[in-house]
Amino acid sequence: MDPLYLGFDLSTQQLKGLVVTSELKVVHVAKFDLDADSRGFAVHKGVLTNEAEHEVFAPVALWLQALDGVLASLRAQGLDFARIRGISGAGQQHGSVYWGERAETLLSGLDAAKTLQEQLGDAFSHPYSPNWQDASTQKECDEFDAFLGDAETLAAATGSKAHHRFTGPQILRFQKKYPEVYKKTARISLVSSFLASLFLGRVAALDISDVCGMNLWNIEKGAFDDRLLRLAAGPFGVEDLKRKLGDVPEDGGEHLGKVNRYFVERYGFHQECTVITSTGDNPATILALPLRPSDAMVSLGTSTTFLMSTPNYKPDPATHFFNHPTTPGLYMFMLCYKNGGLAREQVRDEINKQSGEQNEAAGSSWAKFDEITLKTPAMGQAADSDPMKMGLFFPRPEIVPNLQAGQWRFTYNPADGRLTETDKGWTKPDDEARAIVESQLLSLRLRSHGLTTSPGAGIPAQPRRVYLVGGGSKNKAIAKVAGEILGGSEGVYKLDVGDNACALGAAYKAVWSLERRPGQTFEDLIGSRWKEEDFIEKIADGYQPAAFEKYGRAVEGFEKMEHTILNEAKSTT
Ligand SMILES: Nc1ncnc2c1ncn2[C@@H]1O[C@H](COP(=O)(O)OP(=O)(O)O)[C@@H](O)[C@H]1O
Ligand SMILES: O=C(CO)[C@@H](O)[C@H](O)COP(=O)(O)O
Repeated sequence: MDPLYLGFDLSTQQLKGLVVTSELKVVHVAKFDLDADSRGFAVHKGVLTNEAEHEVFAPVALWLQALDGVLASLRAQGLDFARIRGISGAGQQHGSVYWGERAETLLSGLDAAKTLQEQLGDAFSHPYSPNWQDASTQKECDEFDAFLGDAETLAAATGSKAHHRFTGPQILRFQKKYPEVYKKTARISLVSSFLASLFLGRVAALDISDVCGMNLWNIEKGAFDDRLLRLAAGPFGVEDLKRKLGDVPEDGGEHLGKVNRYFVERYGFHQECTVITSTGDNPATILALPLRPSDAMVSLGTSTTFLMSTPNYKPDPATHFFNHPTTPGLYMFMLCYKNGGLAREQVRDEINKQSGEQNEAAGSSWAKFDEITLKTPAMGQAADSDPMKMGLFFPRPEIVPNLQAGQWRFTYNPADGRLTETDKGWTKPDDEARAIVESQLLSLRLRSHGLTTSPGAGIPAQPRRVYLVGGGSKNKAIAKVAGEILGGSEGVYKLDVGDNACALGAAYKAVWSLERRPGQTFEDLIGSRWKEEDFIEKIADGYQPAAFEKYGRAVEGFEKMEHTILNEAKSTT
């Protein structure tokens, strides 16, 4: 029987499982919504918060419940688990899972008659995983940035300056806040390797790309940086932390071992089914297609991320570089915003409230938001002589720029460069629909400019194609504005799998890992099987010279606006 490959995506708000054939055709998808489908957890949008300390975290047991839930749905769909030859996964990045001393015994001795949640309660030294939206580690980030000299030096070594959510600063805070628990922690996983560990029946190795989201991995040396481990480990020491983190295989397609007996007995997996390293959700997303270095992906999930695959390692404190998840010599460039989907939803909710949409289904509809976005002129300018309207809308503290939660509205006159903080002339919430979409995309254009090149004589630097993925990729109004702002000489596309790109990338990684010829790259194998006409759809025009130029002027105002807000924030702290 033809083999199948299973990819998982353990993201902020849901766990998804997706099954593909060797020919990359999707044959099953199952989803467990962490809020709606779980029992016994008071989570909101997949997480819990402790506002007083700016902590955001997720209960690990909830993810155990979700995994049994997704596998049960796949079984109900009629999936023949015995055909699955390989399993890989993707996890929300940076989150850490703290295993206790009994973890390996419990993982390897699971009873197929019981759920994972029933049996693994005691496997963890700490019941929660710090989430990527956490903002509790400013002090630790300052220590990380200063430790090697400055933020530039840390970015050069690890691909990123210190960020609240990065696992190194999180481990440092954890170790100081809970020294006794840290001492009793046998191993630390990332969310990705936690998922692989369940399938493997022992704690799985970290992934070569996801490990770059920790501020602990020295990208050029290809090893943990002992200096940064010393900082994170404090009095507990480097060797102890190295043991907790374990080895990191260089090959993103590493076969970790055969599937845990539990899954063979409970779901009917074949005992020869192979578990492959799981990577981060963003690295997995760039594996959802054979991405060329000139293309860009925008993931419109809970976070907004901008992703490119590139041979150039050009670290900068404002951006992120990771090892490419499959291909040595390539890197993943990333921008990440906390205020993505949830921030857009707030404006959508205001608009729906205003128009009297009270029932829940209508309240979460995007129809009005889209209609208003499309009918509002670019930058809110009814005439070219009008000032541009621009703003920042941050219900949560933001990553780039590093700002507290807040809302700021400005007008900008491109003719004389005058920028004024005012909400005069703004019609709220209507003007905010287009403004929030523009604001997120202007920030992407501003920060990705250095990585794009001109696609042809006389055409300004821009991506060749812009691929939209994630929940928001269904939205054609956003796609239209994305084309106007980011360009894209070949247009704006969406993947046929919609918001399942990252689970798809994980499944493709499993196909590549098990079916590659010696030395065959991911791009070569997936490229040769990928059917563009079946897998992607052009949803909006890309480069439009007049719009691109107008938004070029808006980017200048936008950068000025960010500096003004940052300076104000600095002078009040
Ligand atoms: N039609 C739509 N327009 C804009 N955003 C949407 C639309 N449908 C879903 N979304 C957004 O997608 C987000 C979830 O995206 P998804 O990629 O599934 O999440 P995750 O980040 O958990 O992987 C939600 O925050 C929701 O606001
Ligand atoms: O922190 C980051 C990337 O650095 C986030 O992108 C997380 O990886 C969570 O992603 P989603 O749940 O939004 O997909």
